[in-house]
Amino acid sequence: MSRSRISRVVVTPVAFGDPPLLNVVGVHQPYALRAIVEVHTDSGLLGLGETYADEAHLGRLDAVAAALPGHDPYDLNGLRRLVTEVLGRETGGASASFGGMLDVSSAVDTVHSPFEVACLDLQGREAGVPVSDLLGGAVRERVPFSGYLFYKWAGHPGHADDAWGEALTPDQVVDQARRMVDGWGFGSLKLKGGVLPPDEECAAIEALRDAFPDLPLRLDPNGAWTVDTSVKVADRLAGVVEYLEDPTPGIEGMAAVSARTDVPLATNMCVIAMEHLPPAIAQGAVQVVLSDHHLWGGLRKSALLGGITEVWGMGLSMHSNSHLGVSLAAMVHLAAATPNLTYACDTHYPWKTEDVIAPDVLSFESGSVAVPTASGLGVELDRDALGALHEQYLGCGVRRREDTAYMRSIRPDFSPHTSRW
Ligand SMILES: O=C([O-])[C@@H](O)[C@@H](O)[C@H](O)[C@@H](O)C(=O)[O-]
Ligand SMILES: [Mg+2]
Repeated sequence: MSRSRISRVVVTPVAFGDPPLLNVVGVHQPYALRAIVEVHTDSGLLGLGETYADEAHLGRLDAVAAALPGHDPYDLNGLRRLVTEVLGRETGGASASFGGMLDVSSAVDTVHSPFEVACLDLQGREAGVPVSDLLGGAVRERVPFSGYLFYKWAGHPGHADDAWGEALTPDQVVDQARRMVDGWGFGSLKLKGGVLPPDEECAAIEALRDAFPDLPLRLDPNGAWTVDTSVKVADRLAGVVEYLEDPTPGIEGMAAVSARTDVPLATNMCVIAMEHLPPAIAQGAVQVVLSDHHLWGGLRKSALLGGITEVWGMGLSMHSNSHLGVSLAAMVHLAAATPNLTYACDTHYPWKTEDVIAPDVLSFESGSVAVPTASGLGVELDRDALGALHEQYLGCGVRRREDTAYMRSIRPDFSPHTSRW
């Protein structure tokens, strides 16, 4: 029997409504963007991937998509070689930047990721096994997520208030958390900080501790604090948070904080590629690394990251950005097959109201999602929804994530809060 080959690749940018969630660099725009990648084979199978959809990234995805027909979907090393060659030719191996917070020195990992996920989806569909089996087998039947809390305005300026309402005070943050816990059953909570002065964010965490005495808590100001402030916050929240995520920027800054506290430090900002691991480990900068298959080059490289953190006795958690169901499925399979991923994963999923996948396959119960047992990723595209969200992309005017520019359109004197306090 001849092996199936990739016959056609389709990259569809979509836009979905996003509330005004605040962070260190500004505020979420009214629409978040994603690209849905379809990889078709000459045997009639379809594999799915999902990734960012900033304009520059879309151009790179399209260049790789054009080069893929004829490729063997089982040849993932060859896929990476092809992505490297295409990007070298088309862009000179450019770096990539996402939303003003995440910068990578090479775009290869971020571009490779959705095609690798789609090929693994195809492999699973052909073999009749879930993707988690291709990653070594699920070690858990359900993947726990943490409820992701954000400071936010009541609605986007000029629009009606959204269903969540305002969250700028500790009481409002607790109300938001209650809604997350009641609606999704989350068993841990993360607050996105870097928005208000650290004392106010500590007060919100303490209010959460009072309201939810048993839930593990995390605070992530995305590098808004100096080393000294980070140490002060760590002293105040010792025993209250399970980890502090990126209190200060950079490996050296994190190492300086880590030397002065026993509170575990986590990162999805200073260790976001393999080359960052040796210096971070040598300097003892972080105790927990947040994996993210979109950034780290796909599911297999993220599994490798799991192995490396295990060898070095580091904790492993999982990062998220605004995403849809194809990404959620990939995250669930990866987390299920990564034995040392013992922290609840991040997800922005509760913040969205639209999706591109057929409903009810991935549902949250007790804050966790059951690992799909159907073949491949276990999710199917809803073609009508995909078409509608693509139309929304075409009409919405947003072409890249620009939290700072959007914030400045509302508050012209805004500067990102990086190392501000
Ligand atoms: O969605 C946001 O505003 C977050 O701040 C996101 O962009 C971060 O990448 C992320 O969630 C984090 O953990 O830093
Ligand atoms: Mg983070």
